[in-house]
Amino acid sequence: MILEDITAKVYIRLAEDMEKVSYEEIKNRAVAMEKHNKPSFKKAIRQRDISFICEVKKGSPSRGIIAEAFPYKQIACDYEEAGAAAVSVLTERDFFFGSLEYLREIAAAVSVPVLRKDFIVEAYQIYEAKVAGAAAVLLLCALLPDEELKEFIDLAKSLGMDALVEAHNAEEIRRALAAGADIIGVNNRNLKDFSVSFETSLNLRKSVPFNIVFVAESGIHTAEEIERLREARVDAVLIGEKMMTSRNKKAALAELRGTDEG
Ligand SMILES: O=P(O)(O)OC[C@@H](O)[C@@H](O)c1c[nH]c2ccccc12
Repeated sequence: MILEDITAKVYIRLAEDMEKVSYEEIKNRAVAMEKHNKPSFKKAIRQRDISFICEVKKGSPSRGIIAEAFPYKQIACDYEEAGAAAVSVLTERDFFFGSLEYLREIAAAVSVPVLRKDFIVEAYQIYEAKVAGAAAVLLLCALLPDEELKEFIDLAKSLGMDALVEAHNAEEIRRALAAGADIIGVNNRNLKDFSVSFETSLNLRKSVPFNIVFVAESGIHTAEEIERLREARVDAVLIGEKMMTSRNKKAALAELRGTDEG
């Protein structure tokens, strides 16, 4: 239900944006850009040890405002300094209190690749992400029919970006693989009712071949959880709330990683 509410609003915003910058214009701008303006997202999150994608997230529909004070650029720089392999920026405005402007500024400020986290339903948003400096976009299986999923993965790649394709069950993983996804994120949060189960990503790890990059997303808070994911050969984790509510990002990441020297 909530997913439909979000996308309804996304379409309204999209129409507003397209009034200001036309489809042709955003496309031309994106295509004119250098293809690889950042280190590759995929490469960055596939290191020897488990990688951390830390999310800049002011709030969410399930949690409300997570961070009252929101110095987003500083937060992203702190993530980078703490050793995050990549930064995820929520750009959805109405339910997650995000903005593409945050991404633009963050991408200019950090040297790690930046992921656009939004509800992408149109190619327009992929061009926008490129123009704003994103190295990757999130695509949701729950939102996109097979053909579009494939089309959007290919479009992102043609622009020199990666696509993190999000799935929540075995059927969505099958669809992601069939569409050509090479990075699959399993969301522990069910976007239909917002329930979170850490086991979801662990249980679905075996449904994704090891040549595909596997990301565990949402509801990850402890070093023990990271250790279990590491043992299951999860390549990367996507962490929002835990990092946003930790004052000392360096210490928080060190603790999660299990090196605890921060
Ligand atoms: O704050 P958390 O529980 O650590 O979750 C982060 C991230 O996984 C979550 O923000 C997310 C994952 N997939 C999404 C899709 C849309 C919006 C948000 C998300």
